[in-house]
Amino acid sequence: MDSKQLRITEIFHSLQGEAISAGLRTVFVRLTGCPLRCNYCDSEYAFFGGEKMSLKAIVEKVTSYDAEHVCVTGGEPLSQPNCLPLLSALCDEGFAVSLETSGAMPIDSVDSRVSRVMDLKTPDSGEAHRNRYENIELLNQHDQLKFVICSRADYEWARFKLEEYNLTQRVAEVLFSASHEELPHRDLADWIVADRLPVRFQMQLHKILWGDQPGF
Ligand SMILES: C[S@@+](CC[C@H](N)C(=O)[O-])C[C@H]1O[C@@H](n2cnc3c(N)ncnc32)[C@H](O)[C@@H]1O
Ligand SMILES: Nc1nc2[nH]cc(C(=O)O)c2c(=O)[nH]1
Ligand code: SF4
Ligand SMILES: [Mg+2]
Repeated sequence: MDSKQLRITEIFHSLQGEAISAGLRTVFVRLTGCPLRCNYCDSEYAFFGGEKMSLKAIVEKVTSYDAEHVCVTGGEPLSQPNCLPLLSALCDEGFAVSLETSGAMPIDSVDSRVSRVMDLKTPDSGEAHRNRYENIELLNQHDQLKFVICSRADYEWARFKLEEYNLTQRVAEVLFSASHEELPHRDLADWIVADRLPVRFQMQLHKILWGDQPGF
């Protein structure tokens, strides 16, 4: 396992700010590089640079924080082939592992013990043409589907996709998040209530607590 290397932007310990396990102490492994350029991306610092680390060194560093949960994110983690063995190694160590992915790459080889949090890119992200819709059929009750919504038009689009793919039945949770600084959270909350949508509204907890900065 030591010969496998990954390019890593940061490994840090915080509270999970997003998705089902929000609020739980979690170690984050942020892989460097992403083939997408979403208009709203809050992690542009992960596009380039980073440090090469062996799989063994990553697992050791993660273990040192004594947390139950690990979130592998980026950048786009699946753009590095060694992300797959990393996910399996973390599962083997007994961590509850989640993966944040854009859904622009195939997700079929991800270890089935991992909870995949797949972001279906909306029109206003500027990257909706990168969505691999065939990934949706691979998602199951262990996974989550996220929409980051930038406008009313994005909201209408997401609501349509919800029905078109029967998403609420497919995954454990469908998450609707307002794009930070682009859409007032309150607007999204009001729309979900008015339309009685079966989704989980979410706000990025870490940004409320610590602001928009790397390492939190
Ligand atoms: C930084 S991305 C990394 C993983 C992967 N590249 C992806 O897009 O899912 C992690 C999550 O943060 C979300 N995100 C990025 N910028 C955001 C923003 N300004 N407001 C809300 N969510 C944002 C993404 O949409 C994605 O769901
Ligand atoms: N606290 C915290 N929770 C997060 N959940 C997903 C994150 C990400 O950037 O993918 C993230 C992050 O950057 N920080
Ligand atoms: S896919 Fe994720 S990391 Fe890449 S630009 Fe979009 S939000 Fe940022
Ligand atoms: Mg983040």
